[in-house]
This record gives sequence, structure tokens and C-alpha cells, in this order.
Amino acid sequence: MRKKLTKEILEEWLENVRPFAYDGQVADYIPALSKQDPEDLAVSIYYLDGECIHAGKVENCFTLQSISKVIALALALIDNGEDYVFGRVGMEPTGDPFHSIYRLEQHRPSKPLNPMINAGALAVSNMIRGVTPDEKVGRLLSFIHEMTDDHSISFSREVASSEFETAFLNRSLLYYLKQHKVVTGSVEETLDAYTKQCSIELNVRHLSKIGALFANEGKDLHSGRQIIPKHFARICKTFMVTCGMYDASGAFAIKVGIPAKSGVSGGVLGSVNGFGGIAVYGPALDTKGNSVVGLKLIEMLSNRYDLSIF
Ligand SMILES: NC(=O)CC[C@H](N)C(=O)O
Repeated sequence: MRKKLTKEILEEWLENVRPFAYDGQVADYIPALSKQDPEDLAVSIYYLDGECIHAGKVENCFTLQSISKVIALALALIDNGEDYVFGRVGMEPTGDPFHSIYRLEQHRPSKPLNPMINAGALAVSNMIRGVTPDEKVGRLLSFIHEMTDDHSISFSREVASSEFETAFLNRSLLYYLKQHKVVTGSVEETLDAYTKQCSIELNVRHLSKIGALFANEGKDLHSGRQIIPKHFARICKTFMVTCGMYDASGAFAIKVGIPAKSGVSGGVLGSVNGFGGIAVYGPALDTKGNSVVGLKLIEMLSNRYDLSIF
């Protein structure tokens, strides 16, 4: 096991990166997200031995947004198996923004390129077992309760409806996918489930614990219970490397080298085998939609502790 960081160092680092919060913009295409304060920063590391250190506004909850795509993928794989999931969604990075539509037309039969872009994530969300949107979201929440051991985690109705009312691009993606039979059932219901999934709220401590579970081959750190089959945990971490930071994934792999997934609320989830889980929250985003502070902090951690997997 690598040497551990102290809480004091983590606090110092957080203060060092604080000025970067003003190098980015808080997302506002989902109106409710624009209320986030760029100065609300938090970081947490969950080691594989169960110790957790953190700094900043650790109790502040934020919505998962695209980070939920990794967790939803794990559940869809458990529900349907690999052949079904990857029969409908591909495994290749795009190099395009997360909500891009144009590559959908370039593949025959139509298939979103991967589960980390919106087109692929909408298809994955549609695959989660459950008759109604609430049943699907309920199952995803139970899965997260199991992973975090916190049954109070829920979703923000305000953020979910703010996105639902304005998600014209995601509706377009869904209608296209429905036409090509990649998704089944009602477009509005799938969008309802997806926006609720993206609005699941938790804090950096929860998120770092989820990162540690992925790093621990899908096993709960305390009970040793296999919550995600090892092979599926590995698939999720591989997508985090190749597509987790949208169209900045290549540069991130070179500079940082950690399986990571970001979301437009400003959260970043990292997972390092043999080390543990990392979570950062900083709502100001760069032009690609990644947390400016999150990227800085994870890069510092990776350099200092030689965390790159490459
Ligand atoms: N990149 C993100 O975090 C995007 C998630 C967001 N809910 C969307 O679909 O637009």
C-alpha cells in the first residue's frame, strides 16, 4: 500500500487550487445547476483499508450527472449481461462532446459509440430492469445504497425537473435511438428515468467510497461482499480511462492516468487499483465540461503518489 496522505496536506492542496475555481464556469444549460457556488470545494480519498480522509465542504451534496453513467452501466450489465448491453452500445471513444448527435448516423445498424456519451447512456438507462421510470431509478438508488451503505441517498426533484424541461437535445437523441430500435418503450419515460438518475445527490465521501469499491474489484471494503462482478467493475474502469472525461480523455490519460468520470455538476470520481477511491467536487467547469479544480487536484494527487496506471 502506498503512503497515506494526511488531512492537513489535503486541506492545504485544496486551498492551493481554490483560485482555479474562477478559471471555469458553472453549468447553466440545466438551469438548476447554475445555482451552484464555484467556491464550494471538497475532496475525499477512501483507502482500500476503509480509512477515509477528506477536506472542504464534505457534507455538501451535489448531483451525479454523467458520473451516474458508470454506475448505471454496472447495473445494466448485471441486469442484462455483456452481450445484450454491447449489442446495443459500442466500446469506442468518440473524441466528440458528450451530447454530440452526429456520429449516430455514421454506424449501421445505428449504435451509440460508448456508454459514457449521452446517446449511449440514454440507451443504458433504458436497459435497467423495471417497468416504470421510478422502478428503474429505485433499483439504481438501492444499488447506490448498497455501495455507500447510506440508505438516505435520493435524487433532487428540482434538478431532475429542471433538466427534464430543457433536455431537447437528449430528447432528439432518444427519438433517433427509438427509430433505430436501440431503445424500447416511451421516450418521455426513458428521459424521466435518465434525468432522475443524473440528479442522484451524494457527497464526496460517498463518491470516494464508490471509487474504492470499483478499485476493490467490485467488493464491499468492509464485508467483502461482491456487489459488482469483478469483470463488470473492470469494464466500467476501462470506459473511465477511454471515455470518462469526455473529449479530454486522451490528455487526461497522459497527464493523470487514473480511471475517472466527471459530471457537469463539477464532481469527479476516480478509482485506482491498489490505492482506493478519489472524489472531488468543484462546480466550475472548463470548456469540455470537466471540473477545473477537480482536474487540478487529481493531477496533483497522481503526480505526488505516482498513481498513473500506465
Ligand atoms: N456531462 C454530463 O454530466 C451530462 C449529464 C446531463 N444530465 C446531460 O445529459 O446533459
